[in-house]
Amino acid sequence: MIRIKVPATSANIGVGFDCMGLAVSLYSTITFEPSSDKLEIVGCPDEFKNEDNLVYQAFVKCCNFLNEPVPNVKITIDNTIPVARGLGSSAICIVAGLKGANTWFNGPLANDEILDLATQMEGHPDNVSPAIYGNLGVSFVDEDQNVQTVHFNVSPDLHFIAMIPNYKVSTEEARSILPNEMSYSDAIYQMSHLGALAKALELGDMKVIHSAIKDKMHEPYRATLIPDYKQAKEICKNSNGTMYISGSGSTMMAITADGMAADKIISDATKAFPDWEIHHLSVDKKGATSEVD
Ligand SMILES: Nc1ncnc2c1ncn2[C@@H]1O[C@H](COP(=O)(O)OP(=O)(O)O)[C@@H](O)[C@H]1O
Ligand SMILES: N[C@@H](CCOP(=O)(O)O)C(=O)O
Repeated sequence: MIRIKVPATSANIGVGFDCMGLAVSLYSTITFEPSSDKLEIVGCPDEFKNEDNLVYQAFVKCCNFLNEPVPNVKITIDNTIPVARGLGSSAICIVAGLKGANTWFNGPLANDEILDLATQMEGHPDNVSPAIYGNLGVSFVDEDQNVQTVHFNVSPDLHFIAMIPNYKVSTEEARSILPNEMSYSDAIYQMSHLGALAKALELGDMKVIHSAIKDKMHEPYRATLIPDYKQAKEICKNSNGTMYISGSGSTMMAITADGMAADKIISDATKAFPDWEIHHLSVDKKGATSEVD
């Protein structure tokens, strides 16, 4: 049996729209084993138990890329990450399917080739890069359509608190409400803030993080899709933390370098939003792993 474990990812981190993402300590495990049926899928909602399943689509894509016949397969999904909450559940499916097929055929593809295939499927590299490599990734698609990616170690002093609402935000809708153009001055704003943010996350410099993370490209528009955005932001502000919308939402991620402040954010958010999942997370450093039993 092949077992692929993939971390959840928090994309954008404010100013890094479609290019920056962080692997965090929440995981899904997906197994692949031979089956007498063409396809068996266990462990996910009925709506995904068919050939359109994203894990299977990625598995097939990798088999085709390798010019190998698609084997009969049983896929078992053990998912702890809620769907459509901005924690990269689609990236998990894609990376697991590609890595599952690659491992099935004894691993001919390196991670950079898996990243190219994963980005083609996901449409942007910000989730799939850290899902594959761990840590904080900054990526772009170059003129030859290859993905270039670099990774930063995030300071171990930083605490990440995921506040996961009990409602979804569709990535499609959250992309459709964005404007088509931005001004030169806003582009300069984004570039300068992004460069500084990446280094500040590495250093754990909360003063710079707090101001560099403030986005003009997507977060002001998407905040309107999250009814509790203002209240969650206020909770973080009261503890001197900062907050951004994770991926396309609805999860909001707090960052602080102060352990007591992290505890206070967790207790205040739990009181204010008793039906939400609140997780105190660390950075995943390994990315997707594969084991064969
Ligand atoms: N367990 C699963 N099995 C199959 N597909 C899944 C599963 N979890 C998520 N997906 C796919 O990922 C999509 C959600 O991706 P997306 O809207 O980008 O939200 P997220 O923020 O969770 O990545 C689902 O519509 C589905 O296609
Ligand atoms: N850059 C994308 C990231 C989407 O992440 P997800 O976890 O919500 O799928 C975007 O902001 O649309």
